[in-house]
Amino acid sequence: MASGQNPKLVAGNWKMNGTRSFLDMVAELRVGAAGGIADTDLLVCPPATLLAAVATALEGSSIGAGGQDCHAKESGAFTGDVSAEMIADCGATHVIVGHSERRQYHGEDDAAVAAKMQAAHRAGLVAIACVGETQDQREAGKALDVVRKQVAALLDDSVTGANTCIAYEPVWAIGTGLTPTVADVAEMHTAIRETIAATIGADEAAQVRLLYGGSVKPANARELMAATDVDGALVGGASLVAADFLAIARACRA
Ligand SMILES: O=C(CO)COP(=O)(O)O
Repeated sequence: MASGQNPKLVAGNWKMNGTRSFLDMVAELRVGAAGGIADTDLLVCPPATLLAAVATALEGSSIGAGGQDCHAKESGAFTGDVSAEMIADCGATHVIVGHSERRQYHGEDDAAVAAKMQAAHRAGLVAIACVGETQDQREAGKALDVVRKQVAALLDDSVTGANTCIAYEPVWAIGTGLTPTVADVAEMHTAIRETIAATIGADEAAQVRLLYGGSVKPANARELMAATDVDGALVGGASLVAADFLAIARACRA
């Protein structure tokens, strides 16, 4: 379960940002990542409106495309929603589920997130499932318990290292410029891996990539990515600037 055994994944979550003009930035990323960056896998998660265009623009490159959310069902009368199968049909390989902004603004609970994760797997996508404590929960000394419970709620024996990543994103670190200490990140990631191991066994759990997210920037990426049990980053704001996103990927070099 040591850090460093999985290739790193740096995923950019654009959130509700981006119009077609952002395809220029994608072209810049493609050029910047040509030839690969230090064994690091790169993924761009644009809004659903751009997913097909971004996936097409990245075809044949070393960068993948992913969705930001999916509905649990394959199709049906769910106005405004997008299924995991639709995301796969766009040419995407991954989908984020259970981001704290979905939990907060759309009332998604652990059961809803687990259903979305199952949907991602049904569609052949890698689920990037997000967990993380609020500031109040951390201050009350409950961060580890809260996150362990969130992770356990997502797991069943269909979870593998190939079909699932877990992103630890402390809610208080998202978009604030604040980050936990490296020791806190390492402690949490180790606890997450132990929780996964309890369901799917230590060997498989070792291969589940654990991403850290929350105010990852070029300036702090190197030390965060070197922490024990950190297999990559889920990047918000800094993923909107090609040079910053590429700098974060380069910082994964051990
Ligand atoms: O929520 C995040 C990624 O999913 C993190 O966002 P920031 O990198 O902007 O803090």
